[in-house]
Amino acid sequence: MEIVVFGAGSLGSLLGGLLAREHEVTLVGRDPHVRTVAESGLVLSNRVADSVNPDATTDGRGLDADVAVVTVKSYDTEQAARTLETGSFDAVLSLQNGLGNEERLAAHLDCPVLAGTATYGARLVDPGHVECTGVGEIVLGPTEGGASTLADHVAEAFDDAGIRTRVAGDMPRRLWEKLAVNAGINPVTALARVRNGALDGGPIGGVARSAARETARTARAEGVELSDDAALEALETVIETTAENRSSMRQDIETGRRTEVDAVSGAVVDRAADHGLDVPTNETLAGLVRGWERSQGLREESYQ
Ligand SMILES: NC(=O)C1=CN([C@@H]2O[C@H](COP(=O)(O)OP(=O)(O)OC[C@H]3O[C@@H](n4cnc5c(N)ncnc54)[C@H](OP(=O)(O)O)[C@@H]3O)[C@@H](O)[C@H]2O)C=CC1
Ligand SMILES: CC(C)(CO)C(=O)C(=O)O
Repeated sequence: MEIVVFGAGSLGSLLGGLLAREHEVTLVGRDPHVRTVAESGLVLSNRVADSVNPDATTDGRGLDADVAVVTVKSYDTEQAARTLETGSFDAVLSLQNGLGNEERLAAHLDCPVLAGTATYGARLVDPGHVECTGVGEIVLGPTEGGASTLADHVAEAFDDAGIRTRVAGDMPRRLWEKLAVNAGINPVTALARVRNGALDGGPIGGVARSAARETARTARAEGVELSDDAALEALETVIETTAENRSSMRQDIETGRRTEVDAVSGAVVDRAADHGLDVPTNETLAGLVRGWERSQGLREESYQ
């Protein structure tokens, strides 16, 4: 299978590297990482160790492949979609966190857009070197839910490359469940500078649970059946299984990078407002993280 991985940073380089073991892969990313991969190959380390030689480019325009896997941060999805629009793909798969990525991709692309969640942990250590910090799984399926032979075909390609992958017919619920987990863990660990496991109790855990419950209620207002109990169970499970993790939002804040707060807490606030729902915990967390981003000059616009 010919696969383009658009956004070869941490997650994209790990999954693209694994896929390169079985398929023709082109990574689309930035120099010096791309230049190093093109010249010397890509090293995978830690929980998965290998050396592979995918193609790599900084120019994602005009590419042609069976599947494009999108792994840019959610705030880059629009520009990624406009670039992918210049190419030709049988399917596009988003493995990003946050809400709205699939809709933004579908607005620009004629091919089917599959939704996916990734619980692998990845960190780009150096140009040409990505480490797998946690072996998880990929769950993918049609964005709107239901069965899909295309999803089966893409999942088979991932599985053939040794990536634990499942097809699901309820991606709308799974995306909201992952959003509840991220809304609970990411901004709280980022602002308190604690590892995910610190949320397993006490007042800080209560903030995370409140954010997750608000997300579940918003999901139901959107017509997605996600109970408070299911959201809280997913939150507790991830807190336990990623206890030693620094969440991606904490890593972004500690490295002075823009976060995905708009696609996480901000998305809950926006969707809740569409239904006249108050989500004070998510609103507060979004305001605090956005305030930090503005203090760092990472947000041009005013409060919003
Ligand atoms: N890392 C992880 O363990 C996990 C990440 N995720 C999710 O996956 C997504 C990606 O996360 P992560 O890999 O950590 O993010 P990274 O920032 O490490 O990777 C994204 C990469 O895409 C690059 N990029 C963006 N636009 C373009 C473009 N037009 N052309 C070429 N390169 C481009 C970025 O470069 P630049 O920054 O210079 O623009 C960056 O190198 C996020 O939604 C995240 O929440 C989900 C589960 C686990
Ligand atoms: C699941 C979790 C919270 C793991 O850290 C994650 O997806 C992230 O950090 O963005």
